[in-house]
Amino acid sequence: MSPPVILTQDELKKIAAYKAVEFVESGMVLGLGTGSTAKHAVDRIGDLLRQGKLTNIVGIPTSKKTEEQALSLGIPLSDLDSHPAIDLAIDGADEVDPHLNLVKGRGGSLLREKMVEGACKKFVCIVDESKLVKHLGGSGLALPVEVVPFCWKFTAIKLQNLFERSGCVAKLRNDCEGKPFVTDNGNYVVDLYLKKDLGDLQIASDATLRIAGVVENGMFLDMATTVIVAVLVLDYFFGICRLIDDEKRGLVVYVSVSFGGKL
Ligand SMILES: O=C(CO)[C@H](O)[C@H](O)COP(=O)(O)O
Repeated sequence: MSPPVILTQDELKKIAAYKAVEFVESGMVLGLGTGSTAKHAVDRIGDLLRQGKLTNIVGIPTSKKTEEQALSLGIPLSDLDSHPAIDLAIDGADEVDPHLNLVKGRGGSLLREKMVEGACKKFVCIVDESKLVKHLGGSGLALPVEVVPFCWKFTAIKLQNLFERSGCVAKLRNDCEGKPFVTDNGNYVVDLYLKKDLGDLQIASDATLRIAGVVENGMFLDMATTVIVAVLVLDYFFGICRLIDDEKRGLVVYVSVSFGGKL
């Protein structure tokens, strides 16, 4: 038997993405997510369209970047104004808690993602196992909040004070040139770093939205209908991939095992 191949994080993302695209049917209106995991799903949808295995698809992109990718693949696009009801959205996440609540927006597209994914009948979230957390904010990484540029410091301080009991530190996100990161909607992102959990997530989310200057937060509560988690488990006795968890809670754990063959 050849030695097991340890898959990279990107390969795990691709496995989750390809699995999610199995939910896609011809004729669907699809929410197209943003990020390195969602990119694999969009690529796959493009491939299936080119091969004629999917037809009559309309994509609603969640960012300018995804829009460019989808157009380059020949995926017909539209928007929420023309298609207010979306059949299925596929998107990644930064964190997933045990109740399938998500943190999204480390890629900066949280507002459009929340609008599109809030309008869909089914939202399949795709992640590798590194995104699983006990509570949102628990990875020690950012909980993004989109804010208007006007007096952003004022808004950031309000956010930090709001979550003072969770040890919150609010920081303006910068781009790679050290300038404020600007979203597709012309706004800024304030990243919240938390030391303790937020308590009731709905209360926390609602409280951020009551601060004038906040446009949207990256808490996606009770929105994902299915989460596909690609997990690397080396198992000498079973095949390349198998489902190990039930779909009742909407959580699908997708186990990948490779023995040298290409996935
Ligand atoms: O919310 C997002 C973008 O706003 C992404 O879905 C999230 O950041 C996950 O990204 P990746 O798939 O690259 O890990």
